[in-house]
Amino acid sequence: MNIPDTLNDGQRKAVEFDGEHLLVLAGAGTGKTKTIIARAAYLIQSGIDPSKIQILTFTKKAANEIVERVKATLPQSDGNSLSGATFHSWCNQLIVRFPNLFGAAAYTVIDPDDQLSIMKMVCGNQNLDFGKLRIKPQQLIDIYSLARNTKKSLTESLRIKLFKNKKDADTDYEISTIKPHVENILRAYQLKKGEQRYLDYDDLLLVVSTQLRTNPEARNILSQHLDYLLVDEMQDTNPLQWDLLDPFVSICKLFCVGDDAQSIYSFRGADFKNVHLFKERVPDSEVYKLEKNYRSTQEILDISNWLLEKSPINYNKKLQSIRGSGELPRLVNVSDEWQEANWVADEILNNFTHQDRTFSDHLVLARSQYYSKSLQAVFIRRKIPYVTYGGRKFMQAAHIKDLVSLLRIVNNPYDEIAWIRFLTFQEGVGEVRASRILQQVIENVEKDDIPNILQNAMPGEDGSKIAKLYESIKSKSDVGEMVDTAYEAMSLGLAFRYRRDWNEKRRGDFPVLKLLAKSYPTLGEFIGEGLLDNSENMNGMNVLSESKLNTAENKDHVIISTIHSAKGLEADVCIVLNVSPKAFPSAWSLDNLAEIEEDRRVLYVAMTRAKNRLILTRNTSSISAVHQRALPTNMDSKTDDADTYFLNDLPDNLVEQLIVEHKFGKVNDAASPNKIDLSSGMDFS
Ligand SMILES: Nc1ncnc2c1ncn2[C@@H]1O[C@H](COP(=O)(O)OP(=O)(O)OP(=O)(O)O)[C@@H](O)[C@H]1O
Repeated sequence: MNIPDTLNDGQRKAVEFDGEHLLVLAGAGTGKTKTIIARAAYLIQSGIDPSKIQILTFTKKAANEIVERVKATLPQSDGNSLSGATFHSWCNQLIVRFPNLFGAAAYTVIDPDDQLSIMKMVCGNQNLDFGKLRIKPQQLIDIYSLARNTKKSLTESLRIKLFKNKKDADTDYEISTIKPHVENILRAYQLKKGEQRYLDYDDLLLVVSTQLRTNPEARNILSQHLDYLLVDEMQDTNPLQWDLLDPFVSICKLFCVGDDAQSIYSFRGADFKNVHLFKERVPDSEVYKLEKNYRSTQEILDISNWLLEKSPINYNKKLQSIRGSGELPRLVNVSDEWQEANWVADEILNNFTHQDRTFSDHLVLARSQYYSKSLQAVFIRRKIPYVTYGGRKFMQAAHIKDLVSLLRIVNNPYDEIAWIRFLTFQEGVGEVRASRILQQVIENVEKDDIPNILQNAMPGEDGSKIAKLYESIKSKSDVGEMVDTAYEAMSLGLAFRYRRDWNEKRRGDFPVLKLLAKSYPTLGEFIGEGLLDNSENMNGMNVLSESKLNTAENKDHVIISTIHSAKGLEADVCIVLNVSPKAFPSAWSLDNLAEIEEDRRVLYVAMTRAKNRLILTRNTSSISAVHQRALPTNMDSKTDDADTYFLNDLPDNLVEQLIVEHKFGKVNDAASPNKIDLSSGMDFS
């Protein structure tokens, strides 16, 4: 058997594990991803049918990468049927593949934007209840989702989301007053989803896990199709995901990897104690540890270890580098984000020109994609190619949603959100008229076919044009052709609606959409999966990169990523932006210890991405804003005494500090001021 000889003993032992269920609990850069890849390859080489191995990860990007790397280690085509997916997209696939078993085949998957639209509709209909609350529709969705993901009661979810988890008599009273109204709205929301055959993301997991827990036939059927479940980033599973995994303990063998110090999804209900309780929850299971870090030099690990040691949580983790010593991490003090952006651009260009580094040796991390906007502007001006990870995704862009709305009503004629979007896209159809047409559709959909209904609801040429279009798309079997037909009919309207940046930004997305559509066998799968995948990358080409300089020929680019999207990534040079007070921890987290500690782990994930050079930038204006004083020029003294700022007390020997000065170029001005004439330049005749 061809097990890579680059595995160390601990990794090899995990790869060859012969028992029932295993958790590999290990720190950053210790080879968890490498191990999960080697495990999949090992199983396939041992004769396990690849289609009976499912890899589960938190992003589609990670799933693709793992599957590709497994295939690369196997002889040609051996791993072709190996599948990797996110929890959501896997459940969606199961629902589509076993339509009777899960009973949700005719449903449409809705994304968070759609969820919000429905909630707004419901709040409008439940005016009495909604009027009694001072809660926004988005907050109602967050409460609903928290309750389902964490399996907490509505009372507890309200307490967490609206009252900062306060447990006193006043809060109890307030919760008891609003709860009945929230309950009414949430029940109405559930009803609406059912009527219009919508599944939100959480429903996908719930539909599958409920069947598996309650129906022995479901367990029996799935056990015929699955032997091994390989789960990445186990520390980020929440109670709902655990509910999904739990029945598989009796169906197949679990192989999970995770790191409690990298748990950064508690806002989605993740509970990193899940990994701590693995042995108790899973019978016949074992937990292995990996100790050595292969990614980073020791100085990078020293500052990461220091950060973790400052936590009140005991992670019992001290990363030790196999690679030995290297550069000291740098802490770069800047006075605003433009200066920061220019400094980063200088650093990257210098590395590129003088240090034989490529652009893709650089990973720039920020808490939010929004924060990196100035950096992106500077990169464009200074011709540094880049791609962005995280942030708004392809299928959520407005022009794509417009076109997909037509495909959605063909797929599910009960889909009110798509109807309204598509109808209001038509010239001369406003929301009121669209609602009227929709009303007729809903009333007649059971007894008549859609083209007829449309012609009755929209007499004249418009109605028959849309009816024909509907029919024409429905008659196609190839999903790519459906996109083509929809685009042909809608391109003029789209070009007009988005005329400001149609040619530069949007038009080029439609061939990509077609390509994406072609890879799905049915329209339903395209809509469901496409929405979930939010394809960021296709054929190695970044779909919605904001950089014009990232052409197909130019594969060398800096990656700008949110920290959350950077899990599992690594780079020679890693630059973490804005490690400033109020940002680490975030000003929003200050009165909640759990959130502060989550922010600490976010920074830990960011730091441990670096292989050779770690650079943290810090905005000194926020330091003076916190303390009403300037940054001391003497770097030996403490730069900040706010209690919570993570870099408080950072020992001098762990970083090299730099202060970036404002650069004012030297000019030769006149020796003395001339007179100015403000009356010049105006002709009053
Ligand atoms: N036994 C090994 N020999 C050589 N290199 C290794 C070994 N194990 C891991 N590495 C290298 O170390 C780096 C980190 O490995 P990997 O990404 O698998 O770690 P990880 O535990 O998944 O990290 P993280 O949780 O921080 O994302 C990779 O570049 C990988 O190739």
